Formats: sequence, structure tokens, C-alpha cells
Amino acid sequence: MPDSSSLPRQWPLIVLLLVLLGCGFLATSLASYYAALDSIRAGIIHTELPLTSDNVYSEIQKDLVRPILISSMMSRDTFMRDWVMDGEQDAKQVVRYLREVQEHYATVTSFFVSEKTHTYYQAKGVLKKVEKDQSRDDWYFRVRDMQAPYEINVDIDMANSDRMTVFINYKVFDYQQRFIGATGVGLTVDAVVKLIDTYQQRYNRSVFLVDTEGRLVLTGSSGGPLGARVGQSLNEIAGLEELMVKLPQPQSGDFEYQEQGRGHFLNVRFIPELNWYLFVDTHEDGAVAGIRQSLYINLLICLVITALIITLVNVALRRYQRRISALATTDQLTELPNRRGFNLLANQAMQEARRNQSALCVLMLDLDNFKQLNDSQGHMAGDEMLRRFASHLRNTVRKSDIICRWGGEEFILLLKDTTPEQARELAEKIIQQTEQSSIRFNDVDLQITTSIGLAHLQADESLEQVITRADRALYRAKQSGRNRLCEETA
Ligand SMILES: Nc1nc2c(ncn2[C@@H]2O[C@H](COP(=O)(O)OP(=O)(O)OP(=O)(O)O)[C@@H](O)[C@H]2O)c(=O)[nH]1
Repeated sequence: MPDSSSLPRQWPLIVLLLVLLGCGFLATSLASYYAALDSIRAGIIHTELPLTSDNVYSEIQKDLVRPILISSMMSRDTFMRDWVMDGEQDAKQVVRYLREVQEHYATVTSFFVSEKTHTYYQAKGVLKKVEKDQSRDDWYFRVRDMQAPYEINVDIDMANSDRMTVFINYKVFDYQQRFIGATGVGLTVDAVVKLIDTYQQRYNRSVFLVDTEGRLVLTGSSGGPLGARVGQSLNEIAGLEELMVKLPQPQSGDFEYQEQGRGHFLNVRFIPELNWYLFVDTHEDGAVAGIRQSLYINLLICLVITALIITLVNVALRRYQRRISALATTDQLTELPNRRGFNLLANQAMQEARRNQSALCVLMLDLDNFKQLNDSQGHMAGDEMLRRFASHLRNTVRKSDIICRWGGEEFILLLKDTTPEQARELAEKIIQQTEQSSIRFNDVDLQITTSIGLAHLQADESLEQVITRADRALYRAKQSGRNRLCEETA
């Protein structure tokens, strides 16, 4: 007999469980997410980017340092120095030398500019004379005056249809260390850009080179970071500007910066041979997307488990609540409703009777001399008698009627939609059948009789009042000799 009014009482427990499970799952999922994030971040910063940087650096060394070595070798070449010191007699000789270098080392240009004559010799022949007031020749006068033995200069090459070229400009000295000119080779920028594109594709990172002033000198074909162009200062690149405020000049190290809420990891390494900085940049999206997806899957699994646990707990609680409620309202010996159960059912029946203005009768039954039976045949025999009598009552009345073990050997019947005549008839039948039947227990035939008090519900009468009147009638039945029906009129 479920007590539905008590069901909502389980909600605080369910909500508490939900909060505990939710918090627990959320805390563990987030803790593992952030731990994974940290380890991925540490992996990118301390392992992946430096490794990529090492690889790119060695590729750059292989691809760009080679022309530097060639230029260095040219600057120390005794033939060239002797030829210059001998007065630059036969231009064909030096042109042949330069052509040999260009063809043998597969560079796009090779050159020598004499300090004495300002003649620009190139692999194809004598190109021109450099002039101080020509801005295109600025590079030569800069190289002449610089302290370093060489420079790398990205410029257009007159000898090659003005193609952008990376020149390695090396100073040449005679044997007394007097400056006698500048020599070197050039690579097309296209070739270097292709190299950077290859690095970017191979390592799936953004690769670019920056000079010591923080200007982009070389990028892949798709441009620099965040679409920046060669020549732009890093300070002008939205996203990097914050980082460059902290580092007014590039410097080697591992850095992190934000670009429109997107985290970037950056590894910077100085390449002394080029006097440039190699920047290897990656954003966190690719790396973090995987673990973010695992977080969502984790949370989904946690949600499903939480829903499953809550459903199971809810079902179990309801079942136990029904069991407890049934135990609290049922008599264990006869399995009839006890007084608590009766009150719940009887109040409903009373309301129905009042609403429908139907007749309702109460029969109060008490087994006669039950103590004697207990005393003579034992308590177990008494119990068996109570069980049989209850079962007999259950089989005698309609399903809609309410039977209850009122206490001890006392029972109550609430007969719905029943007139006093019909109730009287039923009571007489019960008395007669009880008297005429016997039960066998431990090879002994046991018999019992019952006394009944009857009361008919009056208008404006409460349940307690009608029961009290039935009880009074029962008392009279006992007093007047038992095994009979007495009726209490209003
Ligand atoms: N075996 C058994 N006895 C019970 C149970 N509940 C009450 N009794 C006994 O029922 C007996 C009732 O005795 P009384 O109240 O004197 O009533 P009675 O002997 O039936 O006499 P009258 O009612 O006057 O006819 C008591 O001895 C109780 O101990 C029960 O569950 N099992």
C-alpha cells in the first residue's frame, strides 16, 4: 500500500547524489583534461618545437650555410686575390672563375666587385661599375664599411632579370689585410621560399626568419605569421606585438602568445651563420583539439553514467519505499491491512460514500474466548486460527470492501455501498460459517465462534464515531452471550 505523499521526500537525496556525482565526474574529467593539456603544452614547448627548430636549423645549415662557405672560400681564393692585385688585367679570367663557381655549385649568381675599379664582375661577364650615388649599389659600400666579414642581403639581382635574390656578400682582403673588394654567390628567394615551404609542410609548423632588428626577412610562399609580409617588423603584427613589447629585439627561447584568443607556442633560435633568428611557431588548436574532444566524450560518458545511476537509485528507492510503506500498513500474520493501512483506505471510502451519498456499514468482529484457545492449544494454534479466519473473511467479502486486523483477535470490515440489511445478512453468514467450520492443527480439530457489532454510517458522522458505535454493539454481543450479532443504531 504505497504512501505516495512520501515519494517527493527522495528528491533531496537524488539532487544531492546528482550534485556529488556531477561534481566528482566534472572534477576528475577537468583534472585529467588540464593534466593532459599541461603535458601536451610542455611536450610542444620543451620537445616538439625545439626538435623542429633543430631539424629546420640543420636543413637551413645544409641549404643556406653551403653558399656562405662557398662565398667564404671565394674570398680567400688566392687566384682571385692575385688577379686583383695584379691589376685586373684579363676580365675573362675572373669571369671564367665566377662561371665555374656558379655552375659547379648550382647557384643563381656569383660575383666579384673590385674596390679599386668599382667593376662588378659576374659569371656572365662584366656587368657594370658600382656607383656611390646609385641606391642599387648601396649594398657594396655598406659591405665595405661593415665590421663583420660577410652579410646576407635579400635584394634584386640585375644580372638575373631583377629576380629577388639572397646574396652572400663577403669582404675580400689582400695579404696585408687591405680591403680589395666583395665577392659571393646568390640564391633566388624563390628557392629559399620553397625550402621554407618544404619545412612548413614537413613539420606542420609556421617557419620564418627574422633579422636582429625584428624584421621578417624570409617566409614561406603563404607569407609570414598572421599574413605578415617580408620587411614588416614583428611589432606591427597584431598578435605578436604584445610579445615583441616584452622582447624589443628577438631573442632565443620558448615563448607563448595569444592571437585573438588562440594560444601560440613559439621557439626562437639564433642562427649565427646567418645573423638571423629562426622562428618556429605553432598554434594550440591542432594539438588541443584531440584532448578537448576526449574531454567532451568523457563528459558525455559521465553524463550517461550519472543518468543511469540516478535512474537506478530512483527506481530502487521507490521500490524500497513501497516495501517499507507496505510493511508499515500490513499485518504480518494475516497479511491484512493493519490500523494504519485501514485508516488510509477507510478515509477514502468515507469520502466516496459522502460524495455518492451511498450507504456504508462497519462490522467489528472479535473471536470468542480466544484466550482459552491460546491457553489450551498453544499460541501457534491461535496464530493459525487468526490466519484462517482472516483468509475466510477475505473470501467472503467483496474486493471493494475493506478488511483490517484491528488488533489481537479483533477485525473490522468496512462495507462500501451496503445497507444495514445487507450488512446484517453478511454478518450472520460469517457467524454461521465460523461456527460451522473447524481447522485441523496438530491433529486436533479447532473450532471458534465470533461476535460481531454492526453500525451504519450516519450523515455528518466521523469514521471514529461509527467505529465506536460498532465497538459498542460488539461489546453488547459479548455481554449477551457471544457468537451473535448486535447492531447499534444512531
Ligand atoms: N495466538 C495469538 N494470540 C493473540 C494474538 N493477539 C492477541 N492474542 C491473544 O488473544 C487473547 C485475547 O484474549 P481476551 O482479550 O481475553 O479475549 P477472549 O479470550 O477472546 O475473550 P472474549 O473476547 O471476551 O471472548 C489474549 O490471550 C492475547 O494474548 C496473536 O497474534 N496470536
